[in-house]
Amino acid sequence: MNATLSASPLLTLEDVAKTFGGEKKLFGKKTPAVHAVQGLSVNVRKGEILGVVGESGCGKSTLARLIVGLDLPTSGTISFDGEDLTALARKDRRALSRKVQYVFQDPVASLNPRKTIRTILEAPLKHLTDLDAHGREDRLQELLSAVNLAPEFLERYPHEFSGGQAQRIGIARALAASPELIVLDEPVSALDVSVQAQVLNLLDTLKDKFGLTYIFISHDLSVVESVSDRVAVMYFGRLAELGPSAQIFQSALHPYTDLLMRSAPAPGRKELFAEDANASLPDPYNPPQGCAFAARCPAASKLCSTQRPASDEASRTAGNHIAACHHPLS
Ligand SMILES: Nc1ncnc2c1ncn2[C@@H]1O[C@H](COP(=O)(O)OP(=O)(O)OP(=O)(O)O)[C@@H](O)[C@H]1O
Repeated sequence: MNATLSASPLLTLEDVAKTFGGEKKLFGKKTPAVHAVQGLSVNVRKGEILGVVGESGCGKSTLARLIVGLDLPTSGTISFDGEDLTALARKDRRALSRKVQYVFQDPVASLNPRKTIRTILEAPLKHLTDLDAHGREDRLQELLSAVNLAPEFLERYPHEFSGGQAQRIGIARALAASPELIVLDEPVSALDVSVQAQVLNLLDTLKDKFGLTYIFISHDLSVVESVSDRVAVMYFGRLAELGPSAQIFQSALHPYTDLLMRSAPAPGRKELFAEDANASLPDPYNPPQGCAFAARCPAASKLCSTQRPASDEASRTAGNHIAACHHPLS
C-alpha cells in the first residue's frame, strides 16, 4: 500500500508490559493479575502501516490503548519521535492527542448520540488546536470534504448515519487535530464487505494526503494482508512473529502464524480460528513458563515448555523477519 517509507522509527515500544490487577489489597491479599501484554518490542516507521493480528484476548486492544495513552504500561517504554509517550500521557494529554489518535471498532457507538456531528467534530478542534471560530469552521468543512461527506451532515445526529458514514465521521474526528499516527482498532469489522472496501480506500487516500502512519488492528487476515506493509502477530500478550506482510503471509516462520493462515484460506473470511476453535488458550492468570503456544503447537519440544523463546533481536530469523520460536518453520 505504501511506497515511501521512512527508515527512522516514529513509534518505538521497548519491552512493554501491561498487567491488570495484582495490586496489594487490604489484609495483605493481592487481586489476581492478568498479563495482557508482555515483553513487547516493536518499531513503527513513519509512513508505514503496521498490521496487528491475533486471536481474541491476545492483547491487541490493550496495545492500542497503551499507544494512545488511555492506559499506561506497567513497565517498558513507548516513545514517539524519540519522546517518551508515557510521560506525555501523564503530563499533557493535549500534546499526545495531537500526535496520536484512535479510531474505534463500533462507529455508531463511538459517537455521542445526543450531539450533532458539528459538536462532535468541534470538540477536538477546541481542545487540541488553537483555531478561532472562523478557523474551526473552515477546518470542519475540510474534514467533511476529506471523508467525502456533504457539509449539511454537520447538523445531523449519529443515528441518522449508516455504519460506513458513521465510521467516516469517526475518521474525521481522529483527523481533526492533524495527528501523525492513527491507531485503527478493527476499523471495518462492524461494516458490510462492500462498505469495508470504501472505508479502506478512504483510509489509503487520507494516509497519502496527510502523511499518516497507521497501526491497523484486525481479526480479518485478508484485510490486514491487503493494507499492511508489515504485520505483527500476537499470541497471549506477546509478539509471536513480525515481518514484511508478504513474508508473513507467504512464508510464515511461527507455527502459530501458520495455523492462522491455514484457518483463513478464503479471501474475506473473517472467522480465522474456526479450525482451532476448541483449542484452549493458557490461563491468563497463570501464564506458562515456556512458550505460550507450546500446548497447541505441532512442532513443540521439551525446550518449548520450559524456556520462553525470545522475540527480539536475539530471535531474528531472516533479515527483518522475526519469530519468537525455538523451531521456526523454514
Ligand atoms: N481492564 C481490564 N481488566 C482486567 N483484564 C483486562 C482488562 N482489559 C483487558 N484485560 C485482559 O487482558 C487480556 C487481553 O485483552 P485485550 O482486550 O487487549 O485483547 P484483544 O486481543 O483486543 O481481544 P478482542 O479481540 O476480543 O478485543 C485478556 O485476557 C483480557 O481479559
